[in-house]
Amino acid sequence: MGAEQSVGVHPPASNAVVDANIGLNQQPMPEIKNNAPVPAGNPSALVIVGPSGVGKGTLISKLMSENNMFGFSTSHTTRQPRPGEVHGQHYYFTTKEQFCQEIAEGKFLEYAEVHGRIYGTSKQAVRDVLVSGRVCVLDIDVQGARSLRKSDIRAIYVFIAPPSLEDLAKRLAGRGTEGVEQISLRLSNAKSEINSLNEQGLYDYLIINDDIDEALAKLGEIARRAASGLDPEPGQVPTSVVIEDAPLPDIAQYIKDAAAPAPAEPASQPSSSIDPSTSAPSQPAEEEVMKQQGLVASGDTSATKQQGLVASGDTSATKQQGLVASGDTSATNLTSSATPPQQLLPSTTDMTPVTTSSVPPSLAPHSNGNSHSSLPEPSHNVNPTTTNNHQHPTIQQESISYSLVNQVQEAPYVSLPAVADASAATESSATGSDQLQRLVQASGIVPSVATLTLNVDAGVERWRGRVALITGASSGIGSEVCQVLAGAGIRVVAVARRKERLEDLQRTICVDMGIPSSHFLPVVCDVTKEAEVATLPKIVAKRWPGTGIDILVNNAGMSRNDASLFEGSVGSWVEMLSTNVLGTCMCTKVVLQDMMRRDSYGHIINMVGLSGHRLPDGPQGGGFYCGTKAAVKMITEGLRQEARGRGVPLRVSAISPGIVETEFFSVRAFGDVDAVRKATSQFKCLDPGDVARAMLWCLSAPDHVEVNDIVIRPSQQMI
Ligand SMILES: Nc1ncnc2c1ncn2[C@@H]1O[C@H](COP(=O)(O)OP(=O)(O)OP(=O)(O)O)[C@@H](O)[C@H]1O
Ligand SMILES: Nc1nc2c(ncn2[C@@H]2O[C@H](COP(=O)(O)O)[C@@H](O)[C@H]2O)c(=O)[nH]1
Repeated sequence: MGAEQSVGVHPPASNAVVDANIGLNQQPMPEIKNNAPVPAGNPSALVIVGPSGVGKGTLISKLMSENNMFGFSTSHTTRQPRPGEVHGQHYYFTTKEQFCQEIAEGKFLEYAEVHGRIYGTSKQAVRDVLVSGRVCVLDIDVQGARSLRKSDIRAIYVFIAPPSLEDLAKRLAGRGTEGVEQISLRLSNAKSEINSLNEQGLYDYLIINDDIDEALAKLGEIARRAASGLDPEPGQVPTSVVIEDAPLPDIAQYIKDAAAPAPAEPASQPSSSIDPSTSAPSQPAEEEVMKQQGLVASGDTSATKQQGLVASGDTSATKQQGLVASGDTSATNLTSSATPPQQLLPSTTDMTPVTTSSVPPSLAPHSNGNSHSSLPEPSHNVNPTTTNNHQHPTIQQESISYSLVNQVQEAPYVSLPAVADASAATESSATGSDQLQRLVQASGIVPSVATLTLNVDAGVERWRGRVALITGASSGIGSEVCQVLAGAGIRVVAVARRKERLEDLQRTICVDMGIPSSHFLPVVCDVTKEAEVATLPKIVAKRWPGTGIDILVNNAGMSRNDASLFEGSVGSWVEMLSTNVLGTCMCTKVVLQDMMRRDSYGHIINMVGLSGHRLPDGPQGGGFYCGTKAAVKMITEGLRQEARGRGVPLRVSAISPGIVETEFFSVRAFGDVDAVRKATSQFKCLDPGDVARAMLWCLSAPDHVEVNDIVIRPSQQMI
């Protein structure tokens, strides 16, 4: 698509002209000016996504029969038509060769290989809806949604999820349009499709299609929103989806049950409207239908065929058993032999009251036959920074069942007493310094760096009320930076793994320092877990609507003292690499995406450390840790150059302190608390406040100044 159009937004205009990207010299298109802002009130497209059999077609059909303002974008597919499906109405049925040729001709907005067949939305299909003056409704798979998200089509994206995978299996079986193997494939793909809910920003709404009427009511509301051109409301998708292991549903049995006299499925759709679902339970399996000739199926629903389906289901029951067995086996094999090192994996489920949670290893996104492998890339421009390149190791497992957890949090998990509220009364007028002054006077408590902020450079004032996210906030430098920035009137998101430490920090900031609790958000999150990191912008947007992360301090980092290249622990290498390098990069990416979305660029500060510049204890095996820090140093420069290359006003700084008196040394020595004393007793080391002050100075620089690298060493530190 390129950056020219906002397809799906505009109703037809009388002065229609040919649009170069859509329609390709065919019918006239509504006039769409290049890069023109979308006028408020123009409708958005409505993109419906969800696993096969969840009820997308059923819902769309009902929605359209209720209101004729919606028009269905008829997709192309290389799969065979099912009985009753009409060419040009349910799909344009085509051959793979023809499809590929038309892809090459640039006729598709998006396309993907789904469950072994190619499906795609042609520009013409969307155009046909637009010229009819209706709101375009698309039923596409997850890959298609990802592609469209990268285009500049204005749309509301709705994910329809089943109440459980068992229900999904029953619906697929009950529909009677696929055989056991195709259903197994679709069910297996459903796991990764549901898992796509964890992709931050991909969907705007989630509807669980349990009760069809309730689901329809919810979809109707969203559809009217799209029709009115309203933006989606924020925070409508859970922060995390966890799919739990469970035995594979016995699909063959479901097919048998569904074939029994009275299948308990909702009524089939009105024949007058477009119904991509074809819900008649007596239709033959797709494998059977594929043998039929011609594009328009006969609609044969004879009892003979129905018997054939049952027989085919029966026959496949044996295979089904085989699938379960082989799935189990492969799961075991993969888990034992292919489990990557711990820190690179999404963690196992943690249902404690955390604000972010992880997807179990078995559910890491995978292609499951849905890959684009044999297909060329979609023709519209793809911004590389918005591409979702999931690098998770893939472990496939044939056991499924899932649950949605952690609806976007309403509030931080710690509620603190009224002291914060008292200060909140003066929040709007008081400066951070005022608040600290009051605190110091009232309580007699002098936080270690509180006084610092009494002399905050005026440059920091412009960050007041904006949002800073600090990783590794539970102790040392991270904790101190949170206090300093909160004291400067900046809203602080403190990210760390240890909940208790965050609670302590919250008490320090909101009680001891008297910062309003409305300015502080503690988030339990492991920066090595992509799924957790991905939820951070959403949590921030939920807590402070209309805002986003303006400042990112990538402080989380760690070292281990058993990392010799001769005999070190690979686990320790992985921990360091995943925390120091990948954690930094993943946080950076989600924050950049948030900044891009808001077109508002702030400041990213990376903790490089002196170890990114020199190697003090190479003979003792310090090379690996220093290597990770050197990587962060170069990545910092890479980020700066990427930002420059894109012409965005992001500022990027690196801080490199020498020895700071923190827990770093005890972590390095696997919890030996005495290690801190040993490492810091030779001379007066830096304290975390020294580093926090340097960061504040970076932030206070005027717009035309970017502080690149600050190296600070204790006066007596030699190397
Ligand atoms: N809420 C519901 N409860 C029970 N059954 C339902 C519900 N919604 C839809 N169904 C049934 O589930 C089956 C699958 O629905 P449908 O064909 O609409 O799914 P779909 O998401 O469009 O699938 P596909 O992506 O393969 O086209 C149909 O038989 C339909 O009647
Ligand atoms: N990426 C796209 N996916 C599409 C399109 N049209 C349909 N679909 C998806 O395919 C599956 C399977 O459909 P079925 O009709 O064979 O059951 C379904 O989940 C649809 O969402 C498309 O144009 N692009």
